[in-house]
Amino acid sequence: MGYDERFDLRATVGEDDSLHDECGVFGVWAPGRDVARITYFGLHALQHRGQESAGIAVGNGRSVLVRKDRGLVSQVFTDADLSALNGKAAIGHVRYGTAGGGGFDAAQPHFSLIDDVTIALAHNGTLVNTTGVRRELVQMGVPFRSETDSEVACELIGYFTKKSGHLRVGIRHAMQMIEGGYAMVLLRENALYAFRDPNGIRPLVIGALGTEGWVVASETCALDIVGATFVRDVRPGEIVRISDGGILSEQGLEPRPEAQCIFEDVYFSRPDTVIRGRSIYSMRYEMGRQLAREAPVDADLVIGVPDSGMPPAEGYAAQTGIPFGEGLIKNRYVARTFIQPTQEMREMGVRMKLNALSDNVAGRRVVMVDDSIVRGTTSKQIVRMLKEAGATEVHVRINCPEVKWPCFYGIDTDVQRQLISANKSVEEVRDYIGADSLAFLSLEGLRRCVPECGYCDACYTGRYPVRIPEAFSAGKFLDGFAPTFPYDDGEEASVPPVEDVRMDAPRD
Ligand SMILES: O=P(O)(O)OC[C@H]1O[C@H](OP(=O)(O)OP(=O)(O)O)[C@H](O)[C@@H]1O
Ligand SMILES: NC(=O)CC[C@H](N)C(=O)O
Ligand code: SF4
Ligand SMILES: [Mg+2]
Repeated sequence: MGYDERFDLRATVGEDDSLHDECGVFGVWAPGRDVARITYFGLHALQHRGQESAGIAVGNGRSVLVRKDRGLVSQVFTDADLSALNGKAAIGHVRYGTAGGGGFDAAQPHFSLIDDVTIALAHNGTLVNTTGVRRELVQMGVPFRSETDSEVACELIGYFTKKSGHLRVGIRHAMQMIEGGYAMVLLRENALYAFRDPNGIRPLVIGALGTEGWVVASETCALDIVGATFVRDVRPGEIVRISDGGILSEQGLEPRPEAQCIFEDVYFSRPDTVIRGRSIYSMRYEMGRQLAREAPVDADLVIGVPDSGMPPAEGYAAQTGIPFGEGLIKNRYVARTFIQPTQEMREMGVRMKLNALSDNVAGRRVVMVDDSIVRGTTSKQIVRMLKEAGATEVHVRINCPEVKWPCFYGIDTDVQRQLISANKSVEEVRDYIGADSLAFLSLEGLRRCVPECGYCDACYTGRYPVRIPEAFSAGKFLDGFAPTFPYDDGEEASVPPVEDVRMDAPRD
């Protein structure tokens, strides 16, 4: 198998404090097509989900080749790299790390050797119970390159596959052990697999590439860019296998109560992505209208904070009749990875990215709509900029509820003390960001704007669909905040020792 580490800089990644995107995964099965370039385009469409590293693995019938590195998709792959990645199937990944640091070795796809077979795995989400499993695998002599949860899943699948002789059995057994949020694509030399956590927390869709092939991706915007048509979601707990034999589905795990991440609708997904038959754009537009019903204000101009605040700002303006206009100009060449760890540099990062347009805001009472406040850095900076540009009043409207609780399923906001709304009342946050008024959309209002289904809304409510083991959450909740787990019996699930897991009869 091939493995390219020409650009392994191993430098530390700067810590950005805003609400990060999460990873994006992509997979394609299309013999006879340029699968590496298809994946490259797919990853471009998913770039907003992670800017830390990018990687592609191809399967050519004999082996699996992996090329990955730190940086944006356009920085990691040259034309020559793509030309060298020939095969009939490929998977790809863009990463914003939630576990195991940001070095080269944490870049995905991860890979594992099962005798003479290589598998490559790409993961969006976070697993909450991999510490003990990793320790056991290490004791059994399994080598690890990184500290990430995703690599543990990859090696665990490798371990069970070796034991059973069948990859689908390996995946199924790994799924029985791992807990948390995951949408995964996995490649071997002659097959592509896609599978999803049993609550369906992280998104994963299947598309058809004409009559020639299949695509799987985190969002439908990645299907559009490669000319694939949406077929359906990968179902919670389902394992899909695509090979020369066609497309097969099996239920790897019984589905649990549905808990799709509602933050996908609020912030993570691209506006042109469609979830449950509705575009994200239309949902955010509705959130803006609902926000206007719940928190109207007398003003002269409605502006959105680029990017994700734009559709709700349009909705807010349409509902109130206040004119919508551009108030902030975004420098589209600033990637988030350049924002630095100190507060001074963070503030500079916001200024590098956004500037106020005084032509529109000077002398006006402005409503500024954004999707979320996490630490408050963005809002504080922007309110100041707008006032410096001559806005007479700045009323901040946020199209989701207060983010008070940490996320453990794929977003790097797992420490509650960093969340401004966990520490301050709405009035205190208003004072901190220097706004004339501040309002958040209610949870009921938000639910009205999104398709009806089961959602995870733990970052607003503290109701977590998957139990967080105490060892994993230690030190991450503030005193006085007790998370609840509405779907389980109060017992922490015990993970059976890896070696003791019984193998069913092979089903491949
Ligand atoms: O309160 P904070 O900690 O500053 O985080 C909240 C901000 O972070 C996100 O924007 P981001 O800049 O990540 O991306 P965007 O350009 O896609 O909106 C989000 O849209 C808010 O604007
Ligand atoms: N944001 C994500 O989905 C990250 C995936 C995985 N937990 C990693 O850190 O690599
Ligand atoms: S806690 Fe929030 S961000 Fe995390 S999966 Fe649930 S809804 Fe999404
Ligand atoms: Mg933003």
